[in-house]
Amino acid sequence: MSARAGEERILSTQDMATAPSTPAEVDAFLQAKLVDESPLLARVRARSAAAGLGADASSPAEGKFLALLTRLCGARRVLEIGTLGGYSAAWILDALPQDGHLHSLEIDRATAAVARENLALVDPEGEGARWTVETGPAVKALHQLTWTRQAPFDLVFIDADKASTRVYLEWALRLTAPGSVVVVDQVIRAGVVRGAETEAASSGAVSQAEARGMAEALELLHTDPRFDATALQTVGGNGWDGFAIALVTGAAAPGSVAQRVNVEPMRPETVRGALEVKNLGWRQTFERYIADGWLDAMDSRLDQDVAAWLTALKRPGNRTRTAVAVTEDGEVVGMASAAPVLEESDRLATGAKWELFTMYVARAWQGSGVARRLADAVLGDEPALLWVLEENSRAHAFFEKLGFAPDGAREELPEEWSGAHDIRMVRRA
Ligand SMILES: C[S@@+](CC[C@H](N)C(=O)[O-])C[C@H]1O[C@@H](n2cnc3c(N)ncnc32)[C@H](O)[C@@H]1O
Repeated sequence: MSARAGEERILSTQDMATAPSTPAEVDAFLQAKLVDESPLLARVRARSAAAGLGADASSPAEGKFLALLTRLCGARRVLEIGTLGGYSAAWILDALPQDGHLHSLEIDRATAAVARENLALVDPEGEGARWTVETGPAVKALHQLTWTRQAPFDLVFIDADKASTRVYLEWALRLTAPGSVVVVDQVIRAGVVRGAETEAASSGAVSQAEARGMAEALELLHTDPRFDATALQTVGGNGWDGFAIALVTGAAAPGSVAQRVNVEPMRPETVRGALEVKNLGWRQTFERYIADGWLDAMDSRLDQDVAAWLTALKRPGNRTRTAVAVTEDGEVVGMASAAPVLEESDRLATGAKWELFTMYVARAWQGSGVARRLADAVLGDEPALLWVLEENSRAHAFFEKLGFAPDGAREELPEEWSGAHDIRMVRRA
């Protein structure tokens, strides 16, 4: 036997002698070997536990998983539902880029105060800029988030009252975009998710409402084509549980809102609504790129813009094609316009006849199929081109699905865009 082989045998004997034997011990072992919980994160965990907020918190291995996921998704905007003492939030915050933001929702005021103190340890200057803990019932906050400029979130972590998980998943769909990732914690709950006959449910360890909430959540993840999901079981310091992870696909919902939205040419009565959707779309998409004040100036000229569009629509020989998406209630939720290619050089280089000039869909209808219907209404399947912000990868992915591809042309935008570029995308015959 070689000395090396002997060494290996001795090592494996030692390992076996100290082999961890329970899931909790393996968790501790993995934490020591792999997780690299920083002293700061360990402090957050200890402070949460000291405040009586340790029991329901993520484990260090779960925290590290969330941090890795944040980085794997390249997430900049993260939404957490259920903050507790801020331990999972601290891991996510630690993994976010400098210009990222974590918005975490917590119903309990005293708990949220502990979380704020803890997150201030991780990022002392970041409250409001890189992190926010909002106090109140999550559903109320989620509703308000649809009207702010924070969505779409790249990553959503659902970890609050388990009975409402299905509801939170529905909100996650409204507040994300295709490509976003949604994680739901504690979906297994010692197996109750399979049905009420299991031991944990009959022992009362998990309430019927929680068990039902998780079963409904998994059902939604399975049946709604806007999610593509799986779930993994975990054992460890926090017992037998697991999490579900889902990709937001961009498919239309069953019985979709898109089907209840009428797509029609713009009429005088829908011009204002269309321009409001456009202006909000500009804000949500371009705020980071365009000079301060520019978007405010655009909003303050809304009346003039409405008048100009009304005049243009009536002009004889006007070849602009317009489309608006209007709900049953008459609310405009999307708009698009296309016209014959403006620049001769674009037409010669691409052979396209039509150029897509505007295309905006209100956030709640993004991913519902409305955008595709608008594009079809103004372009059909004709060869076309469009110019789109180089950094707007979501828009690139959407137009690629419609058959457009970048053709290599790139142009610097006017000076108020501080050096940003547009690229040209073309759909050929
Ligand atoms: C499982 S703990 C969160 C653990 C935390 N994410 C972590 O991993 O460290 C669930 C939290 O959700 C909060 N919560 C429960 N119902 C809520 C609601 N309706 N709205 C917002 N937060 C809620 C609870 O107060 C509790 O702090």
